[in-house]
Amino acid sequence: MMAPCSSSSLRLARSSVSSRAGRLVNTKASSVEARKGSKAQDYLIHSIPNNGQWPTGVPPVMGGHTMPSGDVAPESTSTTVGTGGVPMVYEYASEADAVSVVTYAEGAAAAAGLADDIVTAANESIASRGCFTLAVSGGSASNALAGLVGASTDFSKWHIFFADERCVPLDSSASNYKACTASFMEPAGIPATQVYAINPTLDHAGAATDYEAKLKAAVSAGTLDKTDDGSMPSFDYVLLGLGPDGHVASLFPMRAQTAAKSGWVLSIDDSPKPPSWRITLSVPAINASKKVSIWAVGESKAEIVQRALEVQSLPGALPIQLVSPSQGTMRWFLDTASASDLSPETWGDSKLYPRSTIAK
Ligand SMILES: O=C1O[C@H](COP(=O)(O)O)[C@@H](O)[C@H](O)[C@H]1O
Repeated sequence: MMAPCSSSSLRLARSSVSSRAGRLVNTKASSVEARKGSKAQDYLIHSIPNNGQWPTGVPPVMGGHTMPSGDVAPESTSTTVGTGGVPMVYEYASEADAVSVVTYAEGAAAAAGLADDIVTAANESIASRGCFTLAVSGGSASNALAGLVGASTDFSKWHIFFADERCVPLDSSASNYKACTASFMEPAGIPATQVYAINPTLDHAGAATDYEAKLKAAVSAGTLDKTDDGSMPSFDYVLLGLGPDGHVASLFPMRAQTAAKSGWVLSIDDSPKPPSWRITLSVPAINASKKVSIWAVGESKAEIVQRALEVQSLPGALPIQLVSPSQGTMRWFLDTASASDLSPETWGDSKLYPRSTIAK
């Protein structure tokens, strides 16, 4: 359906990195063509194998199967994650090439690659439905968005939402809105009427209810897509940062909000990272997006990137591991520093990653 925002004359996007996920590859040489015109200096693309035994997700009761050693694995149950005691499952991506990990030589190149990726998605979306919906994060991800300024796209068709927000005044240094205004929304010329800020006068619960109503109004206006069954919004693009504890948006480890299976926008009144009052998109709302990117750049992210990508945690212990777009794609943007603890050359090794190859 073409949204009410009418389609504009489409200017060409900067060239984008193309997905080579689905197999382990080092695309250093073959990537030269793909990045002509791109600011990206260098990148390697690896993939996470999607050969799981549980295509619909890891069941809450595990074990009882024969392990490669011949022993029968003990049974274990995981149903008490989060204060609500709601079981959470890791879901493999729906398509073999749905998840990719891109490592750039350094942060500036990663920011340029991220900008390319977002602009490509924006121009495709504007061409097909007349506008583009982007949900952004704060922290280092908001700074990286400065790479969008001056890009070849029609910013008048962009609509900016927040994957999470702190319940503080919009001019507070803790406000994700303020950070994104400074880094790209104002310099890029995104119309202020198309920036969906929280109401900072409300408490956490009121702000979440109000923000969900804003999303529903955007769906009714035809700006924001929704899933086929109407149960969730479907952003064209969601950009998530990654905290050292594995949190994304304001979904923190082992919290009820992280386990929530319904609701578009949730409230937090005791965030382990200040400020304590926040709102956040839910896991189902994030996973209903057409494209999700993870921004994790710099040495301080190396440990959590390794844990998130190479260690299967108790579901919910690392919220990032619950991010798995059900219809869309997911891409990690790393630099050599944040990827320094990874061993992607081993990702196809079924003995190292028995979670995806355990015999039945
Ligand atoms: O509190 C937050 O933290 C995360 C991660 O921030 P980073 O600076 O370590 O990248 C951020 O993605 C989120 O939006 C923010 O509210």
